[in-house]
Amino acid sequence: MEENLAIVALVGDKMRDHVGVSGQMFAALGENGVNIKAIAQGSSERNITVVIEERHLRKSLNVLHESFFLSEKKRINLFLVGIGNVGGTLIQQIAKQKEYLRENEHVDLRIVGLANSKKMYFDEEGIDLAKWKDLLMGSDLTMENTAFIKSIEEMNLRNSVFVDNTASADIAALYNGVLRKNISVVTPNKIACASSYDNYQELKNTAREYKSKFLYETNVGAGLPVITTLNDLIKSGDKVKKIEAVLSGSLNFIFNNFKSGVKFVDIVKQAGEQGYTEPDPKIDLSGVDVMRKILILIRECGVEAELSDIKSESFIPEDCMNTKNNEAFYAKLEEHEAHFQALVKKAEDKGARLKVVATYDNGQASVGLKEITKEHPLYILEGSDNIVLFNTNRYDDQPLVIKGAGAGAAVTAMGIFADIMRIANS
Ligand SMILES: NC(=O)C1=CN([C@@H]2O[C@H](COP(=O)(O)OP(=O)(O)OC[C@H]3O[C@@H](n4cnc5c(N)ncnc54)[C@H](OP(=O)(O)O)[C@@H]3O)[C@@H](O)[C@H]2O)C=CC1
Ligand SMILES: N[C@@H](CC=O)C(=O)O
Ligand code: NA
Repeated sequence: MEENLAIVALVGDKMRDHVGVSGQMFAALGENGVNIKAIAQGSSERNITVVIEERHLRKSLNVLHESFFLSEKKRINLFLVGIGNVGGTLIQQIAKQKEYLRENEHVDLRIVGLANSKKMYFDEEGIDLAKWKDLLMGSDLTMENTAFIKSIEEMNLRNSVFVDNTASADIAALYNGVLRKNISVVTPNKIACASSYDNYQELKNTAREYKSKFLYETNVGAGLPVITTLNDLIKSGDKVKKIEAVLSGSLNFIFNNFKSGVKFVDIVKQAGEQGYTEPDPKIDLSGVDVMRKILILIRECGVEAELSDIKSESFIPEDCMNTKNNEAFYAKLEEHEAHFQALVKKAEDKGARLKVVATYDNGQASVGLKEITKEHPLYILEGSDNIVLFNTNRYDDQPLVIKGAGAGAAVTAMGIFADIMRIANS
């Protein structure tokens, strides 16, 4: 007497996927001499039951594994909000790398939703990346947060990732709802992780509960592997005792290029042209961007801190901060040229370089402009580089050091891309 067994094969989201995939599986079973006794549509749209003889079980599993799971490309559906300096570069990188990923990683990356502050555009089959700008600009759909989220829901695609490339608090406020729909979130926007500790923790908890991912490696050091490294240390039981870091690419660029006789405001504008500053450069110059970054690092270490717990001494005159737009801010910086010249002259007289340094030591985090002399490890830090030194129980005598470009569209987009691929490979 033959004993029959049931194998339940999970296939794609929709019935139209079933036809192709199941046909492929049945053909592969037949070619390998497996006699299919019966086929039944499962209780949900996502499974099909195939009944075979018991003696063919192991062979069938191998055949199914090879014919379907190994050859199947994992489709990742991206919803991108923010297509400026960083978001636009990310689209270019995806367009260039898409074919390589299909061939070598079996990952089919598709951008299925796009938005800036004015318009949004969707294509469930994947937006044609050769003309994404025209498609978005020509779209009839005005960007509206609720409508964007509703479209994601209606498309109901598996393996969806919401990528926030804005610096907007309104977009960051959407993450919790998105994560609850089992959609992962990837972002270089620091606002969520530097908001209240409760919100930061809730986002992490939601991601855990709903089995979505919340990844933000580019919040600190752009594409440099700072947060992943820190997470590796913590998860493996190490304890961070001290952090010393230069965490602003724009400020490092500015103070590397600002010398006596050079106008401070001109260098600040250059940092903007290079794509190093935030959309609002006051966030960089005030030290807030660095405060957010050191806050995120210590939170990742398990410290329940708020932004107000970070000590910070601003080097920017108060009235520069009270300006309403970038032009007015630049005009005020120009008015205070003598103040900036005095700062740099004082450092130059000591043979020192100015650096905005973030530290965490003895439970206290602080940010401030420091005169760094030649013997200090932070002295040789060129261009828009960042450096992070972690002193831990294991890296005790010599710190673990991460160094490299810490701002700029290409390296930031790369870091976002890497987070997306972490999700694709998970
Ligand atoms: N530049 C860098 O080196 C790094 C940047 N980051 C972070 O990356 C993010 C993006 O920076 P960057 O690309 O330089 O900024 P940009 O100003 O160049 O681009 C911002 C984009 O976001 C869009 N946007 C703004 N508000 C909204 C909104 N409410 N809804 C939809 N779209 C919106 C803008 O649209 P529109 O054009 O219509 O205004 C624009 O497309 C920031 O959070 C920044 O902190 C992180 C690490 C490094
Ligand atoms: N404006 C930031 C960009 C990266 O976070 C910086 O200057 O470092
Ligand atoms: Na990083």
